[in-house]
Amino acid sequence: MKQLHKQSSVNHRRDEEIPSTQTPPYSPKSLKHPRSLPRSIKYLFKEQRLLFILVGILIGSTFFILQPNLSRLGPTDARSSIPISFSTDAAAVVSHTQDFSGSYSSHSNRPIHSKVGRVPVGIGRRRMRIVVTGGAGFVGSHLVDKLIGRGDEVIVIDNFFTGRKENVAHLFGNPRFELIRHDVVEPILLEVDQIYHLACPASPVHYKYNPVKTIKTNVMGTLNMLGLAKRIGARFLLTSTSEVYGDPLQHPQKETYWGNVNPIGERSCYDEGKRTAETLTMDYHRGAGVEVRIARIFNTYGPRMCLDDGRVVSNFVAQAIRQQPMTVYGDGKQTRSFQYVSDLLNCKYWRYE
Ligand SMILES: O=C(O)[C@H]1O[C@H](OP(=O)(O)OP(=O)(O)OC[C@H]2O[C@@H](n3ccc(=O)[nH]c3=O)[C@H](O)[C@@H]2O)[C@H](O)[C@@H](O)[C@@H]1O
Repeated sequence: MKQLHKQSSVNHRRDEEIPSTQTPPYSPKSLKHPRSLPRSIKYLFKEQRLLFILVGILIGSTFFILQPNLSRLGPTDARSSIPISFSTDAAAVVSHTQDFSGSYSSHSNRPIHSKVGRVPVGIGRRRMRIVVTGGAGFVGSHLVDKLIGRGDEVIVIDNFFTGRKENVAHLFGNPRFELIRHDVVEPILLEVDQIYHLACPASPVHYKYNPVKTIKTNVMGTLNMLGLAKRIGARFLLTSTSEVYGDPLQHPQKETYWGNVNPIGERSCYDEGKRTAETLTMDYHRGAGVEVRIARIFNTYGPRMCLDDGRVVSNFVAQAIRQQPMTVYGDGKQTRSFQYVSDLLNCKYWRYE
C-alpha cells in the first residue's frame, strides 16, 4: 500500500515536470451523426434482415406457447420436493433440509412431491455424481445398483474390510461407475453432488473384531465426509442404525426416543460411534448449513449378505443349509424388526431423489 502511494506521488511529480508546450492540445471527438431514418429502413430491408427477425420472433413465441411451464422451472422447484420426516417399523429417517429462504424445517409430514413444472420433451433430470462410502458392502452395493439404474454417476469408496469387489464386479466397465480403494478414516477430495455415507462394519461380529477401528470409522470417517460435503456443497446422508436406541425401554421406538445406551459396553464402539456420527451430522447441518439426512436402518437381510456375517438371519440360513441346529442366544424372547434389502431401498423417503 505504501509503495503504491509512493509510486503515484512520483508520477504526479513527473507530470508536473513536463512542460506545458509539449502536451498536445485537447480536441474532443467529433459526435457521430445519428443514422437517418430512410438509411436505417434501407439497412433493415437489405439481405432479407427483416425476414430473419420475424422468423426468429415466430419460433421463440411458438416455443413458449407450447411449453408454458418451462419458464417456471427453477432450482427451487426441483429441490422443494424433499421429505422432512418419516418413520416406519423397519427404518426411521430423520431428515433436515434447508430451503432457499434460508430457514430450516423439520418434523412435519409434507407430501413428497410438491408442484414441479412439466419437463419439456428431450430435457431429462440432471445426472448426479454421487459418492457411496462402503458401496462394495451388502446394503451399499444394492444402493449403487439403484443409483446407476436411475442414470447417475457413482463413485464407490471402500476399504474392503467387510465389503467385497464381487458385489460390484458386474458394474466394472460401466462408464458411470468408479471404484476407489480408500479408508474413510483418511480424508479424500472429490467433486460430487451427493454423499451417501455407509462405510462401517454393521454386524456385531465384525464391529467387535476391532472396536477402535469401528469407532474411528464412525467418528473420523463421518467427520471427513461431512467436511467434504461442506466444502463442495454436497448433500449428505448418514446411514445410522437402530442400535442408537441401545437396550430400548420403549417399543416400538419412535425417532424422538433418545435411547438407553451403555457407553462402556462391548457394543459401544458401534452404537456410541453411530450416535456421535449423528451428532456430527446435525452439527454440520446447524453450524455449516449442510443439507443432511439420517437413516436409522434396522436389521436388513438379502442377497450379497455374507454367510459368515454373524447376524441372526444369515446364521439361521447357514445352519439350515448345513442341517445344523439353530443357535438361539439368551432366552430367545428378544425381538427385532427385519426388512428385505430391496424394501429398504425402495423406500424413497431416505434417499435423495
Ligand atoms: O436389528 C438391528 O437394527 C441391528 O441389527 C444388528 O444388531 P443385532 O440386532 O444384534 O443383530 P443380530 O446379530 O442379527 O441379532 C439379532 C438377535 O438375534 C440373536 N441371535 C443372533 C445370532 C444367532 O445366531 N442367534 C441369535 O439368537 C441376537 O442375540 C439378537 O438378540 C446390527 O448390528 C445393526 O447394524 C442393526 O441395526
